[in-house]
Amino acid sequence: MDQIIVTGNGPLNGQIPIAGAKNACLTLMPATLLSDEPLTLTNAPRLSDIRTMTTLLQSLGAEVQALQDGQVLAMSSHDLTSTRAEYDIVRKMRASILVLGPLLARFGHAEVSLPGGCAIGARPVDLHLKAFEAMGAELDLRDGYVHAKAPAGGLQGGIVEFPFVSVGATENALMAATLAKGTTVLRNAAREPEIVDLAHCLQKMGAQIEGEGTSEITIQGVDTLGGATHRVVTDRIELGTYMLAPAICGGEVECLGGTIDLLAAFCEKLDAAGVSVEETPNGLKVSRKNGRVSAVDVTTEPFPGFPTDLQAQMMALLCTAEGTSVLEEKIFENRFMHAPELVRMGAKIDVHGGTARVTGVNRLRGAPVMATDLRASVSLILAGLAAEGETIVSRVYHLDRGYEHVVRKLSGVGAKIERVTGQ
Ligand SMILES: CC(=O)N[C@H]1[C@@H](OP(=O)(O)OP(=O)(O)OC[C@H]2O[C@@H](n3ccc(=O)[nH]c3=O)[C@H](O)[C@@H]2O)O[C@H](CO)[C@@H](O)[C@@H]1O
Ligand SMILES: C=C(OP(=O)(O)O)C(=O)O
Repeated sequence: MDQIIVTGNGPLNGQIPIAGAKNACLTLMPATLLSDEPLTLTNAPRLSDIRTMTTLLQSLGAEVQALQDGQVLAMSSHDLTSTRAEYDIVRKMRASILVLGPLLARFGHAEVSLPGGCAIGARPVDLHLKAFEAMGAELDLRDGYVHAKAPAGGLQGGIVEFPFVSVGATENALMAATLAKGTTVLRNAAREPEIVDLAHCLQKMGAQIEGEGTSEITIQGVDTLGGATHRVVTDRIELGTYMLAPAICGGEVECLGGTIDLLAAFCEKLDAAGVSVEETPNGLKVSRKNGRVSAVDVTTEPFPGFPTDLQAQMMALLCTAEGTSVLEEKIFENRFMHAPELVRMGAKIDVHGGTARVTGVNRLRGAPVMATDLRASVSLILAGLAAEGETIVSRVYHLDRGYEHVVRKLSGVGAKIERVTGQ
């Protein structure tokens, strides 16, 4: 298996281009299932998760072509052959559940394997299913699959009251409601930029949606949706990750394509820690204000709060900050698996339930470490960039789910990083 070897090499300087968002692309792709006309996405990221979604859509009979080195995805669902998403594909990626809403809305029935838990938490899909029930669907869980059936005449508009915010359930319900009869109201909806991006794409396809970006989204169902071309929004998590590189190593890095509105809560924490973020015509320029960064407390929350997907990377920074920081993980029940690996590199971290206390050390030391999930893997790379000596990160297939060309992007700003291919 491949490994990434990082050697602490001092300050980083230069520019890093930020890709389109994995989490937007993974919900925009299933939107093709809502229409028999072509949907083309530009600014798509080149990631293994995108290839998995491609395989899933193709298994349903959709055409998906990756053009321009994978940055353009030309899709068409005019001739679907199946409404069943098989376990063998779904088990690889939880976002596979996002085909359920579109299939159910357009064809009146679908069978989708339950995705199962993952390293960061149990991650049930009950809120997705309750939303479909509120639109009149009958659901049956059998043989590890959700068997979903719309009423005769199709899904009906309904009131969906989410008990807490779920990004995926909001996306699934939003897509399904575009073709339901009548009006659907989603209350306590997620407000993430990826939801807004999905709504904008669906609007281009002819959907009637109001309130995206607020906690109440209203959808007036239409009979059919058409085709569209849509540019995937910037990946705010990749952006935040690379903003942390000069924060942890020193130097000045401009993240091309970044804007503060995508990451306001994160930028506030960087400011409090002593990291300057400046908006430029091309992106965000990041550098330390003085010498060492200072401790800050962080609590993860749904957007517009501090994103859980940047908690591990922020922890890597705080491992070298002056003072003690408290990180509270409020979204996933088991998202501190990077902590013991960072401790192997000399970090001082105490984890109790959903809270981690991090006391900064002067210098981390390189060590062999194991990536346990996507964001954990990149936090270890960030820590390795700031550590003395060599850090060898194993299980980097997690990284490939969410970061394209990570070696090229970081070595472009002066990092000493290489990927070695194992047998
Ligand atoms: C592909 C994608 O976009 N993934 C993102 C999405 O995941 P995802 O859409 O899976 O995350 P959710 O917002 O749904 O999850 C939030 C919380 O709700 C729980 N929950 C969710 C659905 C449900 O039916 N029942 C339930 O209990 C989850 O276990 C979790 O504890 O949002 C997360 C929270 O910002 C991010 O970390 C992920 O990167
Ligand atoms: C948790 C993540 O992704 P997913 O929901 O696809 O597992 C992530 O992007 O950090």
